Amino acid sequence: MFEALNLSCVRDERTLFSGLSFTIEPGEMVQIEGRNGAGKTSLLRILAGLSSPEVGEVRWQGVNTRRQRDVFHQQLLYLGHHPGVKSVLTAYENLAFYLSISGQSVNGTTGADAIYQALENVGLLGYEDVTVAQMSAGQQRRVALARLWLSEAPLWILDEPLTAIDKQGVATLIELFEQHAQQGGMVLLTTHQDLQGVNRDVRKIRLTSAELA
Ligand SMILES: Nc1ncnc2c1ncn2[C@@H]1O[C@H](COP(=O)(O)OP(=O)(O)OP(=O)(O)O)[C@@H](O)[C@H]1O
Repeated sequence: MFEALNLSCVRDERTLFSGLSFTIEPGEMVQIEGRNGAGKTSLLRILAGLSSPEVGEVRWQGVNTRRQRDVFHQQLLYLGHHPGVKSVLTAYENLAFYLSISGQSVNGTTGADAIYQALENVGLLGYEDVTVAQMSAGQQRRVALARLWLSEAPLWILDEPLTAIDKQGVATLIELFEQHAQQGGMVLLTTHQDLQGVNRDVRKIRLTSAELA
């Protein structure tokens, strides 16, 4: 179980949200909604442990994530606004790097097959030896998203995962999110798009601040 307890976030002396509490259970998909600047990215960064809240705490399996950073980060896949892939590495090398830091086997056919399959899933088969620096913004984003197919982490925190992705790609990703939740995973995401074609409940949490209302 993943819990946000009484979170407050202040940026530039402006309170983006306060007293925010919610729980995510295995099998749930949750969408954070809010206008531009409402604080969605700020919230996701706090939840992923990349920044601190003004007040409140985040718990994984009942324990504050700050007291078990390594354990928590093994359970988490966070994809931020920016692709977060290494531009000097090829698509294949980026995914091999991801497998190795998440403690999975890279060597041998299993690791290689998984990487090729992930690249195929994001429409990048044939680009495995192209460095990320030579790719378009959408392709770079797809390399980052390919990690979702390689992830064994139960908790996915995804900031605008559907941005710069074409219609077919969006449908494929939504199917993957559903499959992850179906298998007992948790998906927490922001998107300004309607999640069309989702066959399960998506719980919505709306961020509204006094200044934006
Ligand atoms: N590190 C920071 N220092 C100061 N202000 C920040 C910082 N990060 C975010 N902000 C401010 O906090 C507010 C919320 O930003 P955030 O990126 O969380 O919003 P968002 O809801 O994700 O917006 P969008 O939908 O446009 O992506 C903005 O006014 C932004 O300028």
